[in-house]
Amino acid sequence: MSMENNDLERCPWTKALWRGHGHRCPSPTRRRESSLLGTKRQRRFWGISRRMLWARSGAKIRTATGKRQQGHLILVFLVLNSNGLLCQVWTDLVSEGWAEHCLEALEKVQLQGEEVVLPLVTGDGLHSAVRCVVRKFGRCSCFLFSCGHTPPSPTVCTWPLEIRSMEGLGKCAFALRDLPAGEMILEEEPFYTRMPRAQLQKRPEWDQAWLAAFNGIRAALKAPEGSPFSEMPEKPLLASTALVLDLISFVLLPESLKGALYGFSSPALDSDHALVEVARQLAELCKERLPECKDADLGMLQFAILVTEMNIFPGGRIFWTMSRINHSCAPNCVFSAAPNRWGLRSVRPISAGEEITISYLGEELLLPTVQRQWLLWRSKCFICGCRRCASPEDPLRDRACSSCMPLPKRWRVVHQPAVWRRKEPSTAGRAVALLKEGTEFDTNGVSQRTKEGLWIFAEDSDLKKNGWVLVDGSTLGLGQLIEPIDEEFANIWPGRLKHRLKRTVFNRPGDAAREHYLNWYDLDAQKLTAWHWRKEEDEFEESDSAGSSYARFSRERNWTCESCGEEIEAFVKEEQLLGEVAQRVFAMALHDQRRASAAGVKGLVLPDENFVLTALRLADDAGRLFGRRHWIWQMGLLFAVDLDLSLNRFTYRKWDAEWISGTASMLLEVWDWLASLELSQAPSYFLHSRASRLSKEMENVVLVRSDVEKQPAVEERFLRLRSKLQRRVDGLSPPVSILPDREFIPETLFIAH
Ligand SMILES: C[S@@+](CC[C@H](N)C(=O)[O-])C[C@H]1O[C@@H](n2cnc3c(N)ncnc32)[C@H](O)[C@@H]1O
Repeated sequence: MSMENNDLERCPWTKALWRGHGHRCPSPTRRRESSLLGTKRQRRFWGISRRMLWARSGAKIRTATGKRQQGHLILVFLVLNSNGLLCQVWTDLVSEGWAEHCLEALEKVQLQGEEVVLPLVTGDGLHSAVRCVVRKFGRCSCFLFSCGHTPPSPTVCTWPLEIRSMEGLGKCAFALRDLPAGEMILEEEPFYTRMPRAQLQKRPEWDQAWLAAFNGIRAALKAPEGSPFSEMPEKPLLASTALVLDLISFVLLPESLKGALYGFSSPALDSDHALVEVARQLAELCKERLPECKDADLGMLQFAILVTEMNIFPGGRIFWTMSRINHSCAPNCVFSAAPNRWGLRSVRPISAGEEITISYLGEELLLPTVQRQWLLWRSKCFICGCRRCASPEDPLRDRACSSCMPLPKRWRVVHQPAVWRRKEPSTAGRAVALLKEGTEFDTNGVSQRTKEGLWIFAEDSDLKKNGWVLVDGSTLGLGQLIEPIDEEFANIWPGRLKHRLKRTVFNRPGDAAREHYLNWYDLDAQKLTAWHWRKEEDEFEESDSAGSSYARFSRERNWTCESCGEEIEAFVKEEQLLGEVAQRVFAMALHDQRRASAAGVKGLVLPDENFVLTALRLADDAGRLFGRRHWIWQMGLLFAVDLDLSLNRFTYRKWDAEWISGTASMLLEVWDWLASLELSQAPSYFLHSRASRLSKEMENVVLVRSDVEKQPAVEERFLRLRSKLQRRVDGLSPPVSILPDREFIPETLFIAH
């Protein structure tokens, strides 16, 4: 039975410990061994003597510290042996009946190398519990760690998960009972925090020679043979500052923590993965140049980089339990982080025995399978075989059916010498006009597909000459007969895309007139672009998206339209090309945007002031070509949401109801579509953090009476979207905020203005 919180407040142990140690465990890199063993007073209080816990062979001991959270004090014993972590034992000092539970639980720990999480319930004083653990495992292997875990509620002191090893996957976490969606299933504090980047600044070793050597570190990243992405081109992997931080942080760790890290997942040092080679080269450089690394073993330095990279969480933290959670591209949990509170939350119901997974990717989860697998191979050295990667279907590649979707309006004859316009959509139909090569004409958007191919209805000022024109004459032994030249579509027609992107950037009408170097956020121009989007947004809200014509993607059957049943094979190249550009453009950090502008990214020249507009057009084009379910459009929406948020933060632009409603509906569109695929990961950091920021902005929007009277629908829509967004944000607690906001306008520019 647990004590009530009030009792806890009065508990002298709690008070003493709490006062002595504060709320948070200090960063391990900054701890000294003595402080790790606690103050003398604390040790006396706990009944711990240095001799009692001091390791006879290698220091594997850490002292007790306390933590008070949700009314509990928690201590964690990590029992280590030469193979690594043997088990974790938690204590809950405010519960009663420790002895029986303790002995029973400890009896279960039999397997060497097996990690078992045991609740150790005690109310009679820590030394009894310590004695119990030490008796079972021996002093030299018992490592008493602190403040790592807090049970989810005062009455439950064990997490509903266990860690087991699985063939090919290493350690995995499994649910011990059925878990509902939205449950906080674990909260813990990191035992390792990567040193802050600022500590690398102004070091004497960081001279030109270091930079030259550092920049020279690289290794070619090859796809393993037979992997799904073996066709992908080799790409170099470079050293980064984060890897140096990993290495120095590890070297400065106390031996006991280093020992614990040896039990975590890491690729073999002789593996031919590029990261292993980069780590080796970097370890050599650091051993040669950095005083901290001079006496360290080269293999250990290489391992330090790899083990940290494999297990680190956003913010540079490693956790005892959470770092054991495997990845899935359709995860059932999400890593959630409020200030100083890190945990796992289920995002859908999980059955007992099911593996608990999170996503190591952020919004890259939207990418198609091969790209996701490639990213995971690059950063975490494994080929993901989760259920989403294994599925032949990929709904985020579904696309609007080119037969059923609206047609471009204006067309040009490209067949020599001419084509016929006919009364009926058939080559047997009566000819009403001969259209010479180069003739341009409009359609009324009506089309019909026959055995001969797609026919469109062409209009003429002479109504008698209205009639049907065949688009592609392949079935008749001819080639393409007519091509769209509609302004909106010319860009995305096969073969024109790259050309168009360059042309748009350099020859956009009105560019010369707008010479200001920040002109890409020219508000009027932005507004036009946004209007364009918002208009579609309205249509989307009104129409039933499920009923529109979409071709489902399947690796085995390519795309098959749900509505007309047609298999679509065209546009594969265009999807690939647009996809490659989109991946680079939408993920590009601000400083890279500038570099890309100056140097061009693989043939794509994106001058600074045009970068954002170009990115928006890319999304727009992809949306028109592939439809709203496609990942490029969806990434474009996120990009546009970030842009809107930045505009408001860094310019004098103020939100109005109409504008912000558009932003909200873009975000909700992504959220809804992903939720329908069970991929929303609510509260995922890439949706939730944007939603909470936008929701705050919406609270501050003042509805101007005169506008509202003119357009009551605007107010109605604004209020509806505001409460929808608010409900989603409020439904998730604690808040999740991991990734920094993506700003399109750096703060320095704002200040300069
Ligand atoms: C943070 S650790 C996860 C725990 C790890 N399984 C262990 O044994 O400690 C990350 C490593 O786990 C493995 N891993 C995680 N998710 C995986 C997956 N979906 N498929 C294969 N291996 C995976 C990879 O080796 C990856 O580098």
